[in-house]
Amino acid sequence: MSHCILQIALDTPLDSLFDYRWACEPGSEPEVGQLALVNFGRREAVGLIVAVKHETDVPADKLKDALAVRGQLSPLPARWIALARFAAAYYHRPLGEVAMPGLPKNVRLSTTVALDRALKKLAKLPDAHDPTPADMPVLNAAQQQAADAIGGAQGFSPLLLYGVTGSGKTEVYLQACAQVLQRDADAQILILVPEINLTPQLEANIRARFPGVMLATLHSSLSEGERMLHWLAAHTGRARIVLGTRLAILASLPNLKMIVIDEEHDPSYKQQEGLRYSARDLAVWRARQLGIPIVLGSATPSLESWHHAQTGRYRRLELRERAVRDAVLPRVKLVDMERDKPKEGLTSTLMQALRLRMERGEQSLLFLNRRGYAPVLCCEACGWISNCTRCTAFMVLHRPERRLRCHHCSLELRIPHACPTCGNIDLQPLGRGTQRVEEGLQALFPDARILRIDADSTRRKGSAQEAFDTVHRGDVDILIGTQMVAKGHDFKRLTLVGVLNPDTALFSQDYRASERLFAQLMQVAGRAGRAGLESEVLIQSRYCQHPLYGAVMRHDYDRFAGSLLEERHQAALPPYMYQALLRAEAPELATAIEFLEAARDAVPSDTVVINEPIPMTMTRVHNVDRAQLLVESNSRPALQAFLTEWIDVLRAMKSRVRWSLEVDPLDI
Ligand SMILES: Nc1ncnc2c1ncn2[C@@H]1O[C@H](COP(=O)(O)OP(=O)(O)OP(=O)(O)O)[C@@H](O)[C@H]1O
Ligand SMILES: [Zn+2]
Repeated sequence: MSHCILQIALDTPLDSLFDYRWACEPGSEPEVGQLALVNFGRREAVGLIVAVKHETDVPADKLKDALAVRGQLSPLPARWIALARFAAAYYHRPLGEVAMPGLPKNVRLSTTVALDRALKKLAKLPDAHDPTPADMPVLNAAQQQAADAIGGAQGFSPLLLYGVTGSGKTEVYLQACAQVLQRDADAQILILVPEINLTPQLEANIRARFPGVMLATLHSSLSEGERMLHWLAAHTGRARIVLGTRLAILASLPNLKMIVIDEEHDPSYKQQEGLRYSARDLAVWRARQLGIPIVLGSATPSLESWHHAQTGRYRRLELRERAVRDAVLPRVKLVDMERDKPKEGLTSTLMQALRLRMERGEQSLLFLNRRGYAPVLCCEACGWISNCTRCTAFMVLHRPERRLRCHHCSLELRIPHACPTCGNIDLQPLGRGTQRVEEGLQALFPDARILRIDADSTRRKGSAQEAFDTVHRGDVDILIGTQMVAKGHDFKRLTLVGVLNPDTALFSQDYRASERLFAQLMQVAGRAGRAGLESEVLIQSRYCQHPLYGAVMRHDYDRFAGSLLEERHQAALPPYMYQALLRAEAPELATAIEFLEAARDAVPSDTVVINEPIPMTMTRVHNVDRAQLLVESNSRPALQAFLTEWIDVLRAMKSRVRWSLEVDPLDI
């Protein structure tokens, strides 16, 4: 028996590929893209075969044999490997660290029991063939134009579907999908949504519309068994529509013919740990690689995408009106909290508006992007406040759970009976979170059916879905929630939106804060009046004259985006600048800063600007101090060339500091 050499990418921070020997007859070597089980260090690991060779630099006595090749699984397509290679190069991570976590855990196990079971199950799964699809609503002219432009697009075509909230973007996606699926019997379509909670409604729509088509979903709340099955359905080409959250961008889709990114502006498309990729950006790359259309839909596009549309790189499609007959955008009003002093967080104007909705049997939504009861507990006698002992943050009061919780390191304490420093028993909550608003509402509106939806109320699997179903059924009068309720949902009976405390974001140091706040307000306002009932949005503020609120009142995304872009241009910020952020963590801040200073001086460059290291705004989390160093350039290739050189030097630096590099950071 002769043998060949398999070059394998493994999920490890070591930036190299690994050679293994594999006994086989000539002509029956494994293929690139297959998975292999090998001994790696002291463990067994499954890796991706990226080359099959006959020679290696590894000395014969060091060369190990691969243990098995997963012959039952068809190879990952070359184009999928190219996508992983691109992501690895662009984000400066080892290929294995990008490729392997993109695969379901069950194909990465030492045994093949789970894989074999899933393959069998998939083979038995009948092809869906219900002949009666739900009726397609007749599109309005703007929708029809958009759907035809998308469905008929040839080659790589990035299309920005800019449509006001409730303009029926979903319907446009679905009808464009229908065109693509009909034209090509093998075509696969990938649809991404920013939040898992948005999948059920869309999934139901897709199933009703395409009963003859296999749909696979990919998101983080699937069990490993489900994920394996759905991933295989996509990988084998059987699933023709794949609906998922950001992680689905790395799905293997051999016949991918179109990509849809719904709510493309949403920050959730950015992974915030490990491989910090942007699913939206990777999607655009993938569409270009495959020469297919990609639709980026939003009522409030990201400035990046808007800029591309302005400069002609993306084609803009517009839906200026709401889709449902007689539905118009809600009237937005500001309520001056200096004049109309709030009680339990609610101004009298907002209370009256709530009462009116109750009388009419319509629903109201109160939006407050702060969960818990109160952001801090304090002692008025001595000034003690509930600081987290491990973070530069307050411990948040969670009254129903009787806990103080740090939202950053998850430290939990029982609520102290008395002040830990002076013994005063009269500790006061300061500020207001969703739990406290809920409590206040119950006192003010004892007859109302009130429901709170936030990360705390929806911890149990399935509970978020139950909560949203309750709202859709009409069994809720007042809904209170965080950003979880603000986007995407099509609430039919909702006619009032109250925004409780948006001012803090006006004065944030983060240059993206105003873009985000504007998008958030437009999105949450967009939940009202979707079915044609007259509707209104009340924003409680102390800064009613702020131009951002003016733009929200006029529903004027165009002009606001234009002025933000102008500001960014003046200040040399993205999208006119390309950035990367080096972060360092150490028990002492000085150690982190020292590392970053050494990094700053390591590779001189005249094409990129290397800024000074600074502590992160929230410096300490879970007993480690964090600092960062921003690198920027007005040329993406120049920045990338610098990073390629820099990362090798950083890897070689001897330091106890934990560090990570992020390309195109969202939070600085
Ligand atoms: N052509 C049409 N005729 C009648 N109703 C329509 C039509 N198109 C869409 N709708 C309805 O309009 C409502 C809003 O549509 P959809 O949820 O797709 O809006 P959207 O553009 O995605 O909004 P958002 O940006 O707020 O998520 C839905 O109830 C949908 O069924
Ligand atoms: Zn903490």
